[in-house]
Amino acid sequence: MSAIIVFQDVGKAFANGVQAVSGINLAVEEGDFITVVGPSGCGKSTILNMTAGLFQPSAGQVLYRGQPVTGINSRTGYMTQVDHLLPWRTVAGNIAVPLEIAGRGKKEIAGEVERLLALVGLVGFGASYPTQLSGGMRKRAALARLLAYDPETLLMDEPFGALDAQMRLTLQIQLKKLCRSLGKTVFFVTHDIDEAVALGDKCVVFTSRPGTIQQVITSSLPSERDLMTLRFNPAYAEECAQLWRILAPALEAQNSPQEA
Ligand SMILES: Nc1ncnc2c1ncn2[C@@H]1O[C@H](COP(=O)(O)OP(=O)(O)OP(=O)(O)O)[C@@H](O)[C@H]1O
Repeated sequence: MSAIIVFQDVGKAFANGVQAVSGINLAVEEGDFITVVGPSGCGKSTILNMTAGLFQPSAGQVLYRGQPVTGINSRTGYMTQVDHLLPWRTVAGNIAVPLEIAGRGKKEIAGEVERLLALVGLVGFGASYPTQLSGGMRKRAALARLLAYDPETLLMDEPFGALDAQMRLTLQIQLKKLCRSLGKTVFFVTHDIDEAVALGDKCVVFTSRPGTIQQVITSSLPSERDLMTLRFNPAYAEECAQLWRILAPALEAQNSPQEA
């Protein structure tokens, strides 16, 4: 395996004086599923944004396949809590957007859209409009649209945050399976400790702002794991507890009232 994303002494100070992250050193291997956790405002989204090239670090550099990221990184695809599906387009129409932008022919687009619908379990829903879908189905549609860009790295910022527990589990299972079969590298930000342990090959734990890497936990769970029965696995429970112990002091500090 080789590193696809490398952070070298990366810091980011915004124009308003906020130092979001500092001294970030991290290598993400190709095909890794990396989860990122940390207290609110510690710079988790900031590191995804720098990987996507939405803005540059103010110190150090982010390398993607050995090259500094200096502009929009089109090898990455972004998914956030808000799905940004176009309400006036059908599901098929939404998934087709990246293919249309790429200038593909109508027939090719239709075939590709069908393939993507099948990949995310939405066969038969291509003609539906986003408002006619459940929250989980909207996520699947957004995932299919993301995959239509064929990014090699998925940057996911709390993508399943707003879903109920069962829907979330279903999507986690599907995402993990898809990423394995398609060989995607994933950088996945979450507030949910159970989710971070369930999905990650490695979990990167951030300190409070300015965010630095407190620890990188390599999962002892097999890469191919059954998320459905994970809650009964003692190793999973222990890793959740370990992560909780690391994060608890920062979360407690965040929740305690500020002194005047
Ligand atoms: N474009 C910006 N301009 C100024 N400050 C910003 C900008 N983007 C982020 N920040 C600040 O940088 C800090 C880190 O933000 P970021 O969104 O990366 O944190 P986070 O860990 O993802 O937060 P959360 O868990 O609450 O989503 C915050 O204080 C935020 O207000």
